Amino acid sequence: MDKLLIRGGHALQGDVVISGAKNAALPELCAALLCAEPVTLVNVPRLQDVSTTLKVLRHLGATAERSESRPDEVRIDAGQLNSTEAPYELVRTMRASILVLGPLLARFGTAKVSLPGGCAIGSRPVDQHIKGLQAMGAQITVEHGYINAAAPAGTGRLKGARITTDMVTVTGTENLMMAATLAEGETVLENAAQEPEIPDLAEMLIAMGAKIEGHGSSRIRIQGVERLHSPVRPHHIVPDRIEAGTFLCAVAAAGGDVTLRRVRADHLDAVIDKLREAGAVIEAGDDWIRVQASGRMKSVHFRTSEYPAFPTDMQAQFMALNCIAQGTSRVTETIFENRFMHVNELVRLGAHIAVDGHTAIVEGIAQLSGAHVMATDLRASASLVIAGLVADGETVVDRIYHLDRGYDQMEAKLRGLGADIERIKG
Ligand SMILES: CC(=O)N[C@H]1[C@@H](OP(=O)(O)OP(=O)(O)OC[C@H]2O[C@@H](n3ccc(=O)[nH]c3=O)[C@H](O)[C@@H]2O)O[C@H](CO)[C@@H](O)[C@@H]1O
Ligand SMILES: C=C(OP(=O)(O)O)C(=O)O
Repeated sequence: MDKLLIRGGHALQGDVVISGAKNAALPELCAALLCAEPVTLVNVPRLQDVSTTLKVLRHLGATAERSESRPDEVRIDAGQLNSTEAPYELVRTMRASILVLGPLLARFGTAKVSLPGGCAIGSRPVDQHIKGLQAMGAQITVEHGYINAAAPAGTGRLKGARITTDMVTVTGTENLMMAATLAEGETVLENAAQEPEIPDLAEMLIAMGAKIEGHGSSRIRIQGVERLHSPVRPHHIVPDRIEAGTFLCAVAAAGGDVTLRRVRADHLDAVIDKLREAGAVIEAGDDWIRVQASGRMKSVHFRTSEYPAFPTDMQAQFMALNCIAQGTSRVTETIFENRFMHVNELVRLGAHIAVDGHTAIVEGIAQLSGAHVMATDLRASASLVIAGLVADGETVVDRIYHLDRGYDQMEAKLRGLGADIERIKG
């Protein structure tokens, strides 16, 4: 199992290019299943979840390859599939594999998808995906760990429906939006998620011939069509706002002057506001963000919530910053019931944190001290890397397969900014 060895205490300087968003790439790769013509995506990040999704697509019988001349380009051809089953062995490491359910069911009238594996951050049920597809006429049973779904007999086509999910769900909205593109008639998704990855997916589907309105708001209307086609041009994946936010927090913690390139500042308003409140100096243009930080930041309270509020996927990284800031902060997690797994590991680095239900009280201290710590999930890993960048001495972050699931060459990018960080193969 690979580890990261970090020697803290180096300020970060220079430029870093932000990759395409994991959370847009995953549904968009699955969206290629909706049509019989090839689909090309560009700005595809190089990370484990993308490789896993490509494996799932190949298992179904699609061709799904990265371009040899352009590594950020992936071409998928789902013209001929030989299976509509996504097995547990492929699905267990990645919850987002549930995103093949809507497209397979909508195009082929049948799908068998393993329930995604358990995850450290919460129980993460998929009942809303199932409820929405049932409202569209699907017959669904869940047995032996699999979701078995069939479109209504007769037409073999899902029917448009008005669907109000019990809570705002990102992949739920994506699955139902994809399914609705090929359903008979109109679907209205109420209480839809508004995260930037959803309008990005909608724009891709529209370029494939789908009829969608209202994406980016809480009510999305989809008029089903009989078939979709290749997008008119390769779809360019939106920049990864969480990767960008992670680098912003790293600079605010370690100090320095860094410009992020190929990024959308307007997708990070809540995080940028909090970083400014903490004392970082941030300027932004159309596709860049510059962050400057020196000395200790001030602790800031924050509470995670659905977009456009502060993202749960940035909670752990910002908490690492609060650990070494001046003052005491309250960090409240409202999306996942168990997303404080990084707390114990940050405490191993000397942080003063007490958890009370959904709130962590973080008392900032002047200096963390390097130690051997364990990554427990994707963003927890990123928070430990940030802590390692500022801790004195050496920090070893173990089990970084979690980090590799969702970050594109994080340690190489940090090294490019002057961090002393290396991967130990093992
Ligand atoms: C691949 C991807 O895009 N992952 C993101 C997506 O995950 P994901 O789409 O899995 O997260 P959801 O938005 O669905 O989850 C929000 C909340 O709703 C609950 N819920 C969700 C669906 C359902 O059927 N039943 C149910 O109870 C979840 O347990 C959670 O408490 O959004 C999360 C919230 O922004 C992010 O942290 C993840 O990075
Ligand atoms: C929780 C995350 O991802 P996933 O939904 O793929 O587990 C994340 O990106 O922080």
